[in-house]
Amino acid sequence: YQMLKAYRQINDPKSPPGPVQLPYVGRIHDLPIEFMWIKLKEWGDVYAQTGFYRTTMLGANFLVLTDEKIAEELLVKKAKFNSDRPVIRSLFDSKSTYGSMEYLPLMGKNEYWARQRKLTHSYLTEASNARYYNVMYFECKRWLARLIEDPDNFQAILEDMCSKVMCQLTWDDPELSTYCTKSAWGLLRQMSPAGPITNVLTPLWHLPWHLNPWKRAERKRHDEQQDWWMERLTTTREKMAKGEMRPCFTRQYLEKTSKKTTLSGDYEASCVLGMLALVGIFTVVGPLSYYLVAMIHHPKWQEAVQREVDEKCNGRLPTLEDAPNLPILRACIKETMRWRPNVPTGVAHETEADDIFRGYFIPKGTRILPLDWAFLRNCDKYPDPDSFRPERWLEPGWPTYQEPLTQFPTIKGMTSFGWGQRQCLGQTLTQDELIVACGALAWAFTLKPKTDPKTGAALPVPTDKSNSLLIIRPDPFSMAFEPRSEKRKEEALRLWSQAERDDIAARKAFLEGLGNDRGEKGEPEAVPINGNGVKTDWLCNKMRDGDKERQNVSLDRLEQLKQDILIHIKSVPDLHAEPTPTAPIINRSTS
Ligand code: HEM
Repeated sequence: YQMLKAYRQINDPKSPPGPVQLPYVGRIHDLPIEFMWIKLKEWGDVYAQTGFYRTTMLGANFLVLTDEKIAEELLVKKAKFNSDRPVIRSLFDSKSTYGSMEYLPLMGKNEYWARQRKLTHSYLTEASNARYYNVMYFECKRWLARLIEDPDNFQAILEDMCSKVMCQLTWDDPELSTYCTKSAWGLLRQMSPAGPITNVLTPLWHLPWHLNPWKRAERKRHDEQQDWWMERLTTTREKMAKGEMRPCFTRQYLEKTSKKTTLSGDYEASCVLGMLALVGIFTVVGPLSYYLVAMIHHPKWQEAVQREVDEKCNGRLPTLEDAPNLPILRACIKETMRWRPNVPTGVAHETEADDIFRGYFIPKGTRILPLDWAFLRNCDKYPDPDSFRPERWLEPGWPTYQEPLTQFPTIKGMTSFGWGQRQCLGQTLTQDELIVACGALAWAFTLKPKTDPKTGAALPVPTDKSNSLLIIRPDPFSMAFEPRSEKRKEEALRLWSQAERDDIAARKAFLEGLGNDRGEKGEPEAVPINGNGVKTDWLCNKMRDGDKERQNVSLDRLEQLKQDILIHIKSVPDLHAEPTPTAPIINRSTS
């Protein structure tokens, strides 16, 4: 009788449609941990005629959305009630309910989330307005040189490039990338359903400490990560005191934001900054790796991108200023993200109140899963959805075509970046980094399969092998990076060695005092560059590269300084003229 009652309760006709649920377990038994998004879409094809269906797992209620219009209604229009996050069992206080304040993307909708989101948004916006202080260009040059020197290690090098960008922006130290990457994957694994078993068989998490290897392992991972984040903050502070710290997000916080922020202090600051560095690694690695796969399998598109880059950039490395003229490159990037989305299940929101939606009862605490894999395989919006077809963004007649092509296609606003109040804060950074990195690849290399040395046959590059973490990336594969010509290869190596020399010189000049007075003299003035309205107070310390564009910026800056000095000299009368009766007489012996 109890079983029957439980069965009736769990299959209540007032609930949305969905697969038949078993008492207590729901449908945990036939939802695979590996490639979960494929099974979730299969259920959607059967049950989600209205664009959503319901399932349960060990008592947790899920509403899976397969139609983006429904996501718009529930997660944007009703964002006020549907923007919380579910608990992740294998993290301590993942939602920061008890004040841990550690992982912004996982936090419940609380005060820590609100203030950390604001700070993260403002730092990322400022960085993107300042073209990331040239960090992306610098790291891309290093990347090309490393790919030339050690092509077989390309996956680690790619990941390290993404990590170095974030470590430079956050702590001005690319040497931190190895640990930061390790720590990023550690957290990603811990928070994914395909990570520790305790994320699925949640009761195991509550075993006593001495019988609980999962909790002990997480304690170690967590404490190491937090210590490292805190060490970064204190090291930055110490270096600032000695005038040895160049600008970065952490210095920006210690110098300016900490005076006006609502953050509670060092611990929270170290977490929000550490999390920012970390989240920009595993997110960008996915689309960049899948871009390699896409280009190998679609050489015609690769040639089209190379032609476009050569023509529109006159033979030099593309920069973000070139982006409006590179629609084919942008289309290939966007189509990669549609074809192989790297957060295929989407990130769950949790409902904050009971609701009736389209006549169905949705209880408080339901996890809403915006299933990106299903959105991006909608045949009406994306005809031939399983194929890589960048033309869907470039040719009139496709449902997704949009003009002007100087602006579209853009990845910003894609369903992959989530919804409403929790929408991703890194969309612009992702778009910019992918344009710079994929543009650099097109300039330098032809991407090819590797050939078997014995048979000469091309080694396969799988399109459907990946891990099953919340944020995915392709499994290891082999490929070749063939420099497009000997001249390009030499030019790529020359650009890197020049950039590296300039960087060493800039760091030395800073330490010798040419730039280290900025912290001590309080807030520096923002400096207009290039006459395009972009402002940064970091730029002059971040001049690394010797290429033409950067030299222009440098000359602009020098011109600006010259004008400032001239104005200053003219405003000090006794430096350039005899004192007049109206000028103040300075008594030098007392002043
Ligand atoms: C391909 C790249 C990326 C994808 C697909 C992606 C996707 C997402 C998704 C799906 C969410 C959750 C949205 C929701 O709950 O509705 C999210 C949140 C977030 N993302 Fe991204 N992301 C990417 C890159 C980045 C980067 C590069 C950064 C920062 C450097 C970043 C920072 C964040 C932050 C801070 C949040 C938390 C927002 C919140 O909870 O309020 N993301 N991202």
